[in-house]
Amino acid sequence: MRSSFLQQRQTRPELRMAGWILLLLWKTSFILASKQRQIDFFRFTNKTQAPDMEMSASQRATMVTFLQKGMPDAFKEAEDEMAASNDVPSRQSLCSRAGDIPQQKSMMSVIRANRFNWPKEKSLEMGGSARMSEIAMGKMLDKGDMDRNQMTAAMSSIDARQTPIGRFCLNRDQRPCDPNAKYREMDGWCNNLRLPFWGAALTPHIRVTPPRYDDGISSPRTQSVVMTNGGRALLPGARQISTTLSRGEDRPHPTVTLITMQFGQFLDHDFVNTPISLVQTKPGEASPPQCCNVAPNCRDAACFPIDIPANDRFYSKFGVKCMEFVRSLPAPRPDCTMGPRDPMNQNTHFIDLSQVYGPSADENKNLRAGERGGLRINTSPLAIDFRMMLLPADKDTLDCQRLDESRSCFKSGDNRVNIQTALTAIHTIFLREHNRISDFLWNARPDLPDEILFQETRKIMAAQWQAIVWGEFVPVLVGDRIAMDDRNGIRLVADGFFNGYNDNVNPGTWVETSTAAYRLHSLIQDWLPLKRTFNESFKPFHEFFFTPYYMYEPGALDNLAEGLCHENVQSFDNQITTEMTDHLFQAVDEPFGLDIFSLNIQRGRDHGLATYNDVREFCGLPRARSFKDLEDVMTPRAIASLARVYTHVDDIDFYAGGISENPVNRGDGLLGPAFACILTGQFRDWRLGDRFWYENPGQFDLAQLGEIKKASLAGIFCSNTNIKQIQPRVFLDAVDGVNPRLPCQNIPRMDLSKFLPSLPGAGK
Ligand code: HEM
Ligand SMILES: [Ca+2]
Repeated sequence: MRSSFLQQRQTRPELRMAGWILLLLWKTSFILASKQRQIDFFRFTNKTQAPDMEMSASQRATMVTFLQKGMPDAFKEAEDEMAASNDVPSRQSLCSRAGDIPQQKSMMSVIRANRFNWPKEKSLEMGGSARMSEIAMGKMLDKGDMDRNQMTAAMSSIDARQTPIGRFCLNRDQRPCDPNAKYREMDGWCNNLRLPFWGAALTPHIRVTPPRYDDGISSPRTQSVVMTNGGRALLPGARQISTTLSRGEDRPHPTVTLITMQFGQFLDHDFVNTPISLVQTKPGEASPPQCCNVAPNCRDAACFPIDIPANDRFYSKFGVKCMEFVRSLPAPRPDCTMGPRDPMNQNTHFIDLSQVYGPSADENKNLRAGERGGLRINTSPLAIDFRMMLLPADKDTLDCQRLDESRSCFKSGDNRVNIQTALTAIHTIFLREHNRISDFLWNARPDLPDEILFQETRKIMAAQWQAIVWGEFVPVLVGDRIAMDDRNGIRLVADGFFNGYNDNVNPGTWVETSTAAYRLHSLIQDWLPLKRTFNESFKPFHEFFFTPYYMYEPGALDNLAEGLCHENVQSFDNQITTEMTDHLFQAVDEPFGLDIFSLNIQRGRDHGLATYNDVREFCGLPRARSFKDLEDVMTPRAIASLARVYTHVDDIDFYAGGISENPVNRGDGLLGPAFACILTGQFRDWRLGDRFWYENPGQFDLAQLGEIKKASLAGIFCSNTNIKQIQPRVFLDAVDGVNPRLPCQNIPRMDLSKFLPSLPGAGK
């Protein structure tokens, strides 16, 4: 079992010296790779829309008329086809005729992965409608003898309000907006007053690069650009890419702390939750389809299993040849047009702490204490006896069994809260912070109703959250040089208000972000710092999956919080720990789990994600014409890995290319140029397109903004755990003289009394 180099460095002086030498070599490797091209970060800003197919206005009009006329018949056929595919008995009889293939019993890791992105009822209904629209589209394309690509583009001008999908079209009359509302709606609706569904939960991810589907509509990319005698060659499989690129090499980052990984995952659960598809098993009952060990002609349309090569370095030991994979649910287009598939987002796209508060009013209601503006807390005797404020128990989750009567899994605004212990820990700390602030407000104004106290607290919470995300976290990802350049639109205002709100900016989560650039799994260590010393706490990371029970042990959360700020992340590169590539979600009685690297590649193809070269172009880098051209942003070793598995440079999946790049500006940021470019644009648009952005005029007064500037993750840890000392910038190592570990009383905190004058009825 591999132990952490950095952990040993703390105890053995000779290793400490070796550490510094390695650090020096690591830094110089970037200087040596000085051929690296710098992205002109502001250039891509004016290219945020996918280019439409070139055609004249009259050509387009002819196509739209043709399509519009054919639509009723196409939808009728699509409806019949879907009804037939839901007819399970007839499908099963077909399958048994196809040969008796044993049904592999689902493994716990697979069940857990499916639960991870479980669809809500409303999503399923909407997904069904989107699927119907896709089938109808296919029918129309088959009928027309016009250019398929141009027809697909013309679909975006179709008005489908009169078809069966019409009931899911969104418009402003559905739920009128109050332009003077003081608080965000729980589901993000009405943030944009012109297009109130922008950024709301249950709308599609948006795209900044054109989709890539084999059929132009929805079937995943499987074909290479390379032609063979029999047609197009196939792309390499996801697992083949995973094992060719990553061997799980241990390369701890020299200066960035492990809390960066944990904060990062907590943040991703704020802006995205992509549901998978289910199939109807009985009327009123649905479950994910089984995709492995099922004859291809019997597979559900939502199946896209991952082949595992017979000589796989790990799975071959168990004779495993296939990894389960279910496609994401398609989302209907809010504007009632038709076009290529986009995945659904069940979360609010805004950075608004929806992972704490829930992405809908109903879900929020279940999380509230119902008094004093607080959130519900855990009532287990263990939590009460040790005076630990923990998340409320969730006794019903199936993905995570109860350990005993007093130790259950937890509930939060996001259903992924239990997937690993450190995520549960950070959720717990934010719950405490909410209740600390709501208690303060209630003490000052016990006359105010629960709803006002809750919403005022939520507003302060979201403000400090945005301040920490943009002020502390984003600069570590993309580097100070990019983050501090005002032209990139992500630098916080030093004094006064932000005047950049723009209701033409769509604040939606980009597919490029959710499906590749923000999947920062490379940062994960293969252990968690449960105790102060490494030897005491070593446990392989997979033992922490769906096992949040440490929260009930006095002191465990404090140790973990302190350890996360003390230990380092893995470097961001093409190496991902085998805990995540071989053992993902593995249960105690199972010998293997899933592979996150394969899932990420496969999900990219499922979502019609553009290729690495497409994104280079979007970002203002030249398209690479050969593997050698990648030398501008990658080391020869990283390129060699890509060239071993891909036949052509145009085939490279965005995720695989992105993780192979050298960090921007010689290690100023964690990420390479393509990921940094996507995330810079994404964080810019999340800010510019958010009417409730905390620096916008009308949100807070200048005195309050001054307090929010004092907020830091270090301050939140000090206020809500028993940590006594911490470095002010927690994402970076404590270094004397630069970022020294300080007693908590010296860490600045917001003066909450400044928020009292704006409470309703203040000063009366
Ligand atoms: C620490 C343990 C983590 C585990 C066990 C984990 C596991 C997973 C799994 C199973 C998926 C779904 C894969 C698929 O089928 O498409 C996923 C998606 C994702 N992960 Fe992670 N992840 C972890 C950490 C992180 C971190 C540190 C980040 C970023 C900083 C991250 C970002 C994402 C994003 C953006 C998605 C897409 C989510 C969605 O579309 O709903 N994850 N992760
Ligand atoms: Ca959100």
